[in-house]
Parts: sequence; structure tokens; C-alpha cells
Amino acid sequence: MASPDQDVYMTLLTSDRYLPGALVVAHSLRDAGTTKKLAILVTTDTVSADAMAQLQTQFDFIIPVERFSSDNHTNLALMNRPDLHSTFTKINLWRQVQFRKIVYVDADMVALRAPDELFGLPDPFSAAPDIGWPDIFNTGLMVLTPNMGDYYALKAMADRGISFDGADQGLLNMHFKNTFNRLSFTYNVTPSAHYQYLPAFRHFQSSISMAHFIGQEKPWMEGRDAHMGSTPYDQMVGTWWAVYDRHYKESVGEPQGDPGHQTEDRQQSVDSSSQGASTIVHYHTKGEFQPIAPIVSQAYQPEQTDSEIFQPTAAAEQSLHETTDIPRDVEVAYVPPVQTNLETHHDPPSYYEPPKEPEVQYSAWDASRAPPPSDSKPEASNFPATHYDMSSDLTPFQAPERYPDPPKDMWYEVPKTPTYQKPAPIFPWEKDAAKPTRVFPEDNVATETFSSSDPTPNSVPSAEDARGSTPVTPTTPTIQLTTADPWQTYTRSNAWDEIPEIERYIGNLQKSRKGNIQLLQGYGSGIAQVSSPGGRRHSMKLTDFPTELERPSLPVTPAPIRRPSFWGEERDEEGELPAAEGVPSQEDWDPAAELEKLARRQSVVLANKLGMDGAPAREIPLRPLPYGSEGVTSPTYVAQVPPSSGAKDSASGSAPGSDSTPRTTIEEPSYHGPGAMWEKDETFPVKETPAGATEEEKDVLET
Ligand SMILES: O=c1ccn([C@@H]2O[C@H](COP(=O)(O)OP(=O)(O)O[C@H]3O[C@H](CO)[C@@H](O)[C@H](O)[C@H]3O)[C@@H](O)[C@H]2O)c(=O)[nH]1
Ligand SMILES: [Mn+2]
Repeated sequence: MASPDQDVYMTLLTSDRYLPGALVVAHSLRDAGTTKKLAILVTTDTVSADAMAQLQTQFDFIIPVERFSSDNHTNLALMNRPDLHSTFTKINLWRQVQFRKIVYVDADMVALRAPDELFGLPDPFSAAPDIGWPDIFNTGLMVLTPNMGDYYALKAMADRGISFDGADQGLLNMHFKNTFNRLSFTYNVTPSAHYQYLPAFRHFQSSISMAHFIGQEKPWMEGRDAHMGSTPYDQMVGTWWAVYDRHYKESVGEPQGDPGHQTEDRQQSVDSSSQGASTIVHYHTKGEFQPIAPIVSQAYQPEQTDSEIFQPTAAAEQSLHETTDIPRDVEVAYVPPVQTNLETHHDPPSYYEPPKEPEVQYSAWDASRAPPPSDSKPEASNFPATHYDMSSDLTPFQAPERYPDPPKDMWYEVPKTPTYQKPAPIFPWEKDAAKPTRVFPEDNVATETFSSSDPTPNSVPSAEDARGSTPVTPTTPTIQLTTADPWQTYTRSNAWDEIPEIERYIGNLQKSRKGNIQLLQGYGSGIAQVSSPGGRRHSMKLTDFPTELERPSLPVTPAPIRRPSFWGEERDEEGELPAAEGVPSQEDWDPAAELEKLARRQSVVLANKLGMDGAPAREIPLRPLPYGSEGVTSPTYVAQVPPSSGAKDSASGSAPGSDSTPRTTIEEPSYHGPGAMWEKDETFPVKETPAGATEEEKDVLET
């Protein structure tokens, strides 16, 4: 058995014709003292059993392999080598993974010395240059490390007929194109009868390891007398014959020696074990087969092979006589085996001229003369194609230890100089504006406490007042919080209210419109000189709202009268909501009287003001009362006559001239509609909410 670390020399036999060559290779290596084992690839369908038996005597391993054929007959015909159709079989070398290293040797080589050092090469593939085209390597000698990767690649190419010469050399040179380790020519010297570089041969002669007889003619096919000269080629051929004769030279009558015994003299007999068996070797070696022999029909009895094959059969005998010139009366000692199972030709002995067989035509199709052959392949069928298979790897995916770093400079860089620039100040107060400060509710609480004892409790103290106020008593914080009204404590002043420029500006505006202002002064809607009841300071603040006391109180709608429910019952007391504070009860509420009161108040205030200002009293135009209120009379109410005398003409329903006569009908209120708040070109009212009734007005109302 071969072990994975074993090294072997290996050759190939695809037909019996090369049997002498394969045996000589083995012998030459052994004779040269190799320490390596010998193996041979054999295509069993085209190699006879007796040839196999011969191989068994010399090779340590006989390996049957599948035969790969090339259909590229055109290129083989170009080389005039149609016999090389099966050399694709060589790719089986790469699947012999039971060996560590293989030194492949063609069957037409002979070893002058054993190149065992080639097994020490680290390169996976080495070969020597071809003499016909030194850029490529010759496939007669190759040092290779078998592996299935190369095998499948080569097989894929072979299946598609990819080879520039139609044989293995073209295929292998395409696959190992630029990756082969180039060996010295001395490992594969291919002498030629036509071209010899004599000085080089002489110079390197002593270092030649192997000679290779390339081409159609092989030493055993030409006979021992073909090259008897002294040229390098002749010398190489002589070397081959020396090995052959050492082992296969037929020497009749020589004593049989030890099976392993080999003689140095090429004229002496071959070793006894191969004497009988070597007949098939002789048969395939020109000039070596001895057909005429004594009647020894059973002369050859092979020990290790099927004897049936070697029995001279009547049919075989007949066949031999028919195809040769051998007279019928001559006994044939050996009849070649009838290889009916083989497609390939049966090699005839070299001593006779075989009848002319119809020559195999591999001529190329001439497109200019004929249509393509009907059995030709489709166009571009030899284009290289790559086939991918699904992965059968069952190992789970392992993430790599680290992934490549992310690309840099991918962040947004904030501009160094900010694009925002403060706009240039436009207004004077923008230049020296006070830094804004925060005011917290606590500050205002303190203000509230302070202002509770103040005579003007409703005036809104400014922030300055609050800061300058007396310190808050820390013992009554809770009281302060509960009494504080956030709406009252919240400062309603603006920063610009205190700016003198603005006050001056407003003042100037008012001066130019004095007349109008004076007219309104007394009514509380003026800007300046507003006198508040509590001594309220004159302010020009735009946001100075009137206090609660300054605002007129609005008439209050009484609570509704409760009616019995559908069931005629009064609802439970407990379900009632508490009465609103300040709302008079229904019984105390006289709508007519209240309406009268309201009307009177309006008239009195209006008359008062107008009279005070000294302006001529305007007649109040009459207006109809709202629907439903016409003709309502009150038995108790007597309308007050305005102080001005103009009422005499304007009052409706009152007797003329009777000023002192109390009226019995409610005076119709005048109504102008909303009207414009202010006219065009008029100064806008700074006080949006009119000031409440003054003390004087209140006095009038209450009387
Ligand atoms: O009928 C045959 C033909 C070939 N072979 C084997 O195939 C090899 C190659 O054939 P060969 O006659 O030696 O070819 P070469 O004349 O050497 O031709 C060259 O071209 C061939 C085809 O490319 C290559 O295989 C050779 O290595 C290369 O030297 C032989 O050595 C044998 O091992 C047989 O066994 N029987
Ligand atoms: Mn060869």
C-alpha cells in the first residue's frame, strides 16, 4: 500500500505498443540505483492482461485509470500524431493523492542516472523546457504534488477539449502557464536525429539524467540497427537498447538464473523470470520476436496471468496466417492475445509489414469548399466556460476577528467662526441697555406685604420699589403667600416705561394735541394728569392698567328664580349650589328700578363732566328702547332732570316748561352704536381701559 508520505516515479501505458518502453523506464531507474518506488497508470480497457503481467514484475504499483481522450483530431493531425488521442489520461497523475510527490516519466524515456533529488523540490509543479518551443515545458518529465484542485481544473479543461495541441502538453502548459518551476534540460534531454547541438551535448553529457525519445519513432519501434552511429541521438538510442538487452535480450539456450539476476552484458541472456513472459515484450520490439521456432505450442505458460488468453487458439492462428506472410506449415510459438474487447488496434509484431489499413483521416474542414460536417460541434463549443457548484462546506460562518476600520473624516465640522453676528444697534436704548434680571414671585410677595400698609395699595410698585422696600419679616412667610394675589403682585411694567427719552417723546406728542386731550381729561381716558382716587400718580405707562377700584362695577344679574319641577316639588335644599357672593337675592331685585338707576347714572356722569369742562351741553339724540322695554313705567321712579336746561327740548314725553315735574316714564337712553374709537389723525388713546368713576362721580351715583 502506498502511504501519503511516499514518493514514486510514475509512468503511463495506454496501449501495448509502449510496453517495451515502460519496462525499460522501470529497469533503467532500478539499474541506476533509485531508492524510490515505481508506479504505472494503466488504462485497463486498452492494455492487455499479459502486458499487465509484465508490468507487475517491475512496478510496485499498477494503477488502473480512466482513459481521457481528446477529440481534437485536427491538432493531433497537425503534429502527425493521431496516436496521442489518449494522452489526456496523464491528468490522472494529480488525483494520486496517496503519494506525496510524483516524478512522472514518459514511457519513451530512459534514465542515465536516477534523479531522486527531484523529490526534494519544494515547488508543486516542475518541468523542463521543450526543445521545439522552449518557452513551454515538455510533459515527458514532470515533478508534481498531487492534489484534487489541479485535477478538477485539468479535468474540466480536458472535458472541453481545451489544449492548443490537442494532447496533454498543450493542456498542461495552458494550466500551469507561468507557474511551473523550470527544470534543467538535463532532466529531459530530447535528442533529435535532425538537429543536434553537439558542443552543448558534449559539454553537458555527463550531467544528463534522462533521455526522451520524442516523436513518432521510438527505439523499440525502429529496431536495434536503426541508429548505430555516434551522434548524441545515436548514443541515447544505444543507451536504451543497452537497458532493453540487459533485461529482455532473448538468448536461447542460456542457463536460467536467478529471477533477480541481471547481467551487464547486453548479449547475455535476460533474467529467467521474464524469459517466457517477455515474449509479449519481444512481440512489440522490432526485430526481437522470433516467430519461427520449434514446435512448442505450449512453450509459454505465464504464471501470473490468465492462461486462457495466451493459449494459441485456432482462430488466432488462422488470423495470424491470414494477415502475414508466414507459411502455413510453420508453427507459431506465440500467438498474440485476441483483444476483442478493445477498441484500439492490435499492435502487430514489428517484423512484418502489416496490410495497409485505411488511413484515419483527420483533415480539417475546408469552409471554402463544403458546408460544415453534419457531425461537427456547434459554433464556439470549445470556448472556455466556468462552472460553479453550490458550496458543500458545512462549517458555520465564522466572523472575522476584526472588520476594516470605518472611513475617516465623515463627521460634520462646525465652522470655526460663528456665522451669527449681533446686528448694530438702531435705537438709543439699545446701546446702554440694562442687563435683564429675573424677578421671582417671592420678591413680589415681599412687595405685597409692604404695600398692604401702603395708602395706595393698588398702585403697582416698580421693581426698584420692591428692592428698596423694608425687609420682609421672616416670621410670617405663610401669611404672605396666602394673601398674595399673583395677578396683583405680577409686575406690569416694562423696562422701557422708565426711560426718560420715551416719556419725553410721549409728552411732546401730547402737547401737539392738547385740545383733544383736554376734552378727554376729565373722563379718565387722558394720558396725562389723570388723578386717581387714591392719589394715583400721573403715569404715562402704556401698560398702566386701572385698578379694581378705578374700574366701574358692572351691573350684576341676579340669581334665577327657582321653579317647581315636573313633579311639583321643590328640589332638595342640599342639591342647591351656594348663592354667589355679592349677588342680591331675587326678592330684593327690581329690574325696572335697576335699569332706571343705570340710566340715571350715565346721564348724571355725562352731564357732570360736560358741565365741568364748560363745554356746551350737547343734546342727546333720542333712540328707541330695546324691543320689549318700551312703555315700561315705574310707579316709584322719578327720573332726575339733568342740570342742564337742554333737557327741556330733548326729553320725550315730558311736559314742556315743567322742569321740576317728576317724570313718570323712563327716559329713553341714547345710543350711537359702537362708533369709532378714535378719528383719523387723532392721537391714539394711551389708556385702553377708561378710568373708573372718580370720587365725585361716585358721590353723585350714591345719592
Ligand atoms: O499509444 C500510446 C501513446 C502514448 N502512450 C503514453 O503516452 C505518452 C506520450 O506519448 P509520446 O509518444 O511519448 O509523446 P511524445 O512523442 O513524447 O510527444 C510529446 O507530446 C505529447 C502529447 O502532448 C506529450 O504527451 C509528450 O510528453 C511529449 O513529449 C507515452 O510516453 C506513453 O506513456 C501510450 O502508452 N500508448
Ligand atoms: Mn514521450
